[in-house]
Amino acid sequence: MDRGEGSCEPPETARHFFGQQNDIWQINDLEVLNCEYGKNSIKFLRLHKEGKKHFVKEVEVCTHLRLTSPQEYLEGKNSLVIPTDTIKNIVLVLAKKNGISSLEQFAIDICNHFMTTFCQVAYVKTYIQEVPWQRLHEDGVPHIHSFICVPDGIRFCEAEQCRNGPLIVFAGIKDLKLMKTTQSGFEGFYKNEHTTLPERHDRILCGELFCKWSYGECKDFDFDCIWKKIRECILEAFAGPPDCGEYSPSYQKTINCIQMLVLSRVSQVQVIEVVLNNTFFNVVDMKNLGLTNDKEVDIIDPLVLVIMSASTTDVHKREKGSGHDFIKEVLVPVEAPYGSCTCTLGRKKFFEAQGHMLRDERKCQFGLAAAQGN
Ligand SMILES: O=c1[nH]c(=O)c2[nH]c(=O)[nH]c2[nH]1
Repeated sequence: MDRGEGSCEPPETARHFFGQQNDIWQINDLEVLNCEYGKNSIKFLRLHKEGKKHFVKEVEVCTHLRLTSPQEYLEGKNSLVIPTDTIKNIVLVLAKKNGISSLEQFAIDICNHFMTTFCQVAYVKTYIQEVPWQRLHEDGVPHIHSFICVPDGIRFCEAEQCRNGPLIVFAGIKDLKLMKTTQSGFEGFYKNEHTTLPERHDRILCGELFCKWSYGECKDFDFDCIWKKIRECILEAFAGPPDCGEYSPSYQKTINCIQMLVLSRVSQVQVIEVVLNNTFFNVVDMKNLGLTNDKEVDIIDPLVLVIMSASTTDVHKREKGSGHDFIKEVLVPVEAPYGSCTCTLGRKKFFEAQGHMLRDERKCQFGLAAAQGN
């Protein structure tokens, strides 16, 4: 075991000033809640060859560590610090030696390496995301060494481990753009004097989906197979049957349908969080153009901010038809606001047994309450 230059015990000076309780370093009325560091955006391509057939995994890895003592942070003593440059080299060496059989397995390998090699590491977390390369097909024949990047959702995973704690694995999909052009509405919502939104029984539902789930404690799962199954569940729950779809009364309910389908079909998933960032399409009113428009032409509201550099007098002059030259109008397009919904749902048993290990318990309790119908 590599003990670094320093010991794994808190340094004398630090112990003099700080008492450690449950991983929290305290000084008078201040405490260090977290002190982690690491290397982000370690980007590389791992090429694997089986005869003439090539396989690629292009990934971006972020690995963070928390040390047993925050002495580098509090006292500027670096003897326990594993340089982020070394972290990067370790990740690359593990990729070369172990290969990347699945993102999750590689994240687990990285966590295991830091935990078993360095006794000064108290916590390790690794995030990996994959560039969506797919094998090229020519007339249905898979190409042996050519690939195409298809941005239909980015696969990612996260593994984390505290010393003496279990290895927890998360996985997910992000930047998954989905749209259904009917079988969606939003009606019966709360109304008051600030409500301008019309009720809609037939609208376009479109958004970018982020979905992250926890496998709980790491087991020997077929991560690739499970990930594909969950992706299929997401698409099926969003779209409904291919010949008729399924009505969505809100994006909140669509998220719940996705989560319920995943939890019912994939027993390995313990908790699932879904975020849907909704893109709102406005039906263009074409009455003045003598045309009816049955949702055939829709735009994402381009909000335009008009900045007038003119003073009130300038505006006044302009209104009177004079001084037009004094007015400068700058049109700045700004991104339209979008609705967003985040919901987390998990298994009761998992919360009871493992709830303390979840990083955002409040979110998870909300998920539990929702599942109970509260
Ligand atoms: O499905 C929806 N849920 C909302 O909460 C909401 N709010 C809104 O303006 N449009 C929608 N649509």
